[in-house]
Amino acid sequence: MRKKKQTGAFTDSFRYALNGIVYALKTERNLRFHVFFAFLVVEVSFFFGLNKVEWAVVLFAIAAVISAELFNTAIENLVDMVSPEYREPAGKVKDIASGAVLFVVFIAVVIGLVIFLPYFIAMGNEGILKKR
Ligand SMILES: Nc1ncnc2c1ncn2[C@@H]1O[C@H](COP(=O)(O)OP(=O)(O)OP(=O)(O)O)[C@@H](O)[C@H]1O
Repeated sequence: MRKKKQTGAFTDSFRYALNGIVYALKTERNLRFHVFFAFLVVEVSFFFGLNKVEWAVVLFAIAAVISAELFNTAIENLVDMVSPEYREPAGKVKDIASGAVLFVVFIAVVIGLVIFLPYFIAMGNEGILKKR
């Protein structure tokens, strides 16, 4: 059996983790889209001046979506390694992993609506009042 590669230092573990994120970003279009959208949401959050609790909820939702995407990518790679040929159970594993991402994204969208909709409505109302 092949010996496990010695890593040791904490900085090595950190580097490997970063490599994983960079690899996933290079290969997964969906992840790139979610990261882009996350930056957009953070900008909008600064613009509206969210309170501490709102910031915490928004950042947690972003973290949940991006980590779900990373886990999904890891599972896809694992499935491709274990079952490069077409097999129904392999497909199911991938579908379930994608389903997990879809679920988290759906909840994140609901959170986004709950937090940002009142700000957008207030902004719209201010605009209407200024025009009068
Ligand atoms: N080895 C396999 N055996 C059976 N079905 C598979 C296999 N690989 C993929 N599939 C089916 O094809 C679908 C798409 O698989 P693919 O590897 O292309 O993922 P993907 O489209 O890159 O996913 P994502 O869009 O989340 O990155 C899977 O959800 C699964 O239903």
